[in-house]
Amino acid sequence: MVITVTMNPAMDKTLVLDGFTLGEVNRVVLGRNDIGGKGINVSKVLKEFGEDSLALGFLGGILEEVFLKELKTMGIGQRFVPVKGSTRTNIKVVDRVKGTFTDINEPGPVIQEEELTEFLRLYRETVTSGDVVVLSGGVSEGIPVKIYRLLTEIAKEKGALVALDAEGELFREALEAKPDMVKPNDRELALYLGKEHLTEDEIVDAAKELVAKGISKVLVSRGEKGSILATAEGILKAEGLKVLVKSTVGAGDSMVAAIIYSVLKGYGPRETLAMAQAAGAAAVMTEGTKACTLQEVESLLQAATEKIKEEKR
Ligand SMILES: Nc1ncnc2c1ncn2[C@@H]1O[C@H](COP(=O)(O)OP(=O)(O)OP(=O)(O)O)[C@@H](O)[C@H]1O
Ligand SMILES: O=P(O)(O)OC[C@@]1(O)O[C@H](CO)[C@@H](O)[C@@H]1O
Repeated sequence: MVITVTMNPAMDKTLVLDGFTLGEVNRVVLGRNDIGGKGINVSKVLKEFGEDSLALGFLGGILEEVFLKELKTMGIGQRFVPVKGSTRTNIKVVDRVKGTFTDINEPGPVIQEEELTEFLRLYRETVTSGDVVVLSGGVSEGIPVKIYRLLTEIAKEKGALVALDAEGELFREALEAKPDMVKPNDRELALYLGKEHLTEDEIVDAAKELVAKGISKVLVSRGEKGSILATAEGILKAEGLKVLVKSTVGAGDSMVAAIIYSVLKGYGPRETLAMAQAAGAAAVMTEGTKACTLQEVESLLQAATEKIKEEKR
């Protein structure tokens, strides 16, 4: 079973405008609401790919019921811990004239000690040998920065695989427990290395180092520039696909879903990277935080495959 963890889910409210001006009254041309948060997005994309998953995390307030209803409609299993605080709403502003994508993310509910204890009990009870656990996204107040490290350790003790998509101290700490797969973007990897920006060669070197540490798949996403996959078999670089971008939200999550799908299908590195790259491109072509479909991804696979090169350095 695939288990996705979303510690801080969000209702993503996408507002599309033709020109957004600060300090003025702005009129929305198109709007949509999608249940989100990185782990939930991975579950949504996996469902589109025909793969079931179980979503775990925290939900509270008036949005709790909305999330549970939506997950049920989508056919995604869930075991969320109810919390006293309220699940957040994140605003995503798309300016079609300037071509900008702006995220305004709320902090989310403060998690009480007993709520975290209940989550850990549920997590320990749920994860079993052979599972693939996805730990993805930020956490709200009340959750220790070592949380993904602990969840990785528990999953590995039980014989499950772990995929991690987190940033800052959450990422740094979790690396100590050696997750099986990680998907930082180039900015997150730079932050980890204490740098402002990384050249392509520096990304390759850093990814190789993580593989040498025992992380079997390191996928570094680079937005429109594409991505780089490091495994024990070497380095593959994928150039980005030129597509019409409607929303960049959830592009990274679609890549994570593609990695998990590739693990389930037993794909090698080249097929995995093509799938991830096609999924990222399909995601940005999709409105708001709506999940891309397998058909949309497959229609981009050939082009994605042609843009993959092996690093010979
Ligand atoms: N402007 C773009 N044009 C084409 N493809 C894109 C663009 N932006 C992102 N992608 C695709 O999506 C993938 C993931 O993008 P990115 O590196 O921005 O992930 P991320 O920062 O983790 O995203 P998020 O956190 O918003 O989910 C890229 O590797 C690429 O395949
Ligand atoms: O605050 P976090 O957890 O870092 O990011 C949350 C978020 O921006 O990530 C998803 C897209 O990847 C959205 O659904 C959600 O709003």
